[in-house]
Amino acid sequence: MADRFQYGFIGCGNMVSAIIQGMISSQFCPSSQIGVSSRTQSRIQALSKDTDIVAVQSNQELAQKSSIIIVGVKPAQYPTVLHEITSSLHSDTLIVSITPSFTLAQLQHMIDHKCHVLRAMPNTPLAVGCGMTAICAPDDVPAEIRQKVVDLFSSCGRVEVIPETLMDVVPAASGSSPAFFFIIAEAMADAVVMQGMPRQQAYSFVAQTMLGSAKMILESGKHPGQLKDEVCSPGGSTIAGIAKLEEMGLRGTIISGMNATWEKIKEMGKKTE
Ligand SMILES: NC(=O)C1=CN([C@@H]2O[C@H](COP(=O)(O)OP(=O)(O)OC[C@H]3O[C@@H](n4cnc5c(N)ncnc54)[C@H](O)[C@@H]3O)[C@@H](O)[C@H]2O)C=CC1
Ligand SMILES: O=C(O)[C@@H]1CCC=N1
Repeated sequence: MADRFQYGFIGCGNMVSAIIQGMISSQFCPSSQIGVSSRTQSRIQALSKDTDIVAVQSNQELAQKSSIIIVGVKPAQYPTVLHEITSSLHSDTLIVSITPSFTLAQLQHMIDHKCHVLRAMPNTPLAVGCGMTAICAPDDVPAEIRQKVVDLFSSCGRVEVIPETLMDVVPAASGSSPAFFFIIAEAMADAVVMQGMPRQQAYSFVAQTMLGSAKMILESGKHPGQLKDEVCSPGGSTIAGIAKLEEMGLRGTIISGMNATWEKIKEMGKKTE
């Protein structure tokens, strides 16, 4: 195991690039311990420009040479890629699936039960060390191997180990929801630009306020409703804005969007049963 890459990635798109950027920034492990194979090379070249990350020529070679393999291809590619690497897996290899589409049982079936499999659901803010990752692992994954995955994702943000029954919920909570927050930030900045602030300054004000509000929820121990109340003066400007947002159905709209994400995940899971 010692002469293999500690972490091997298959695919190097948006999510894998975010994970590797987070690992490099936190100096989690020597970059020479990270191997990557991908159909497209541009992202690997960008990541390896100032590091010792190793571009591996094929998925099979990557599988042969890695202790922990993070599969970062789109769900449609999972069966093909896992089938392709099965004969190269060692019995002590760990496969980490980061797609919401397949259960542990389905993944194990795809690799003919050749090695351990664990599921993780990260998000792109791992790139800046502020990610959120859910992990679920079957009991037969040895504790020290599971810990290596927890340590990897912890180097780029928070990690929670959860039961597999909750994994369908995580995309709406944290995997997909960065996209929702980006849209909200964009819309808020548009309004501020409309009101006269230069655009870059608007992004800075809005993003810093999102960050600070999130920290208050995480660190104050107060209910979000109480934190909201503390901003609203009687007869003031904030409550006037909130009244308009409620009139336009803000909460219902958000809940519907979150539920649409959840429904889609369940639909994708059923298709692959
Ligand atoms: N983008 C996100 O925010 C998140 C994505 N995920 C999951 O991560 C996985 C990847 O998603 P993205 O990074 O967004 O996709 P992407 O399309 O940006 O990246 C996919 C990568 O896989 C490579 N690839 C495709 N077929 C391949 C093959 N046969 N062999 C080797 N490489 C191959 C592509 O060249 C590309 O580099 C998906 O399963 C997705 O569900 C999970 C959480 C968040
Ligand atoms: O939409 C997607 O395919 C992935 C799953 C979680 C976030 N993005």
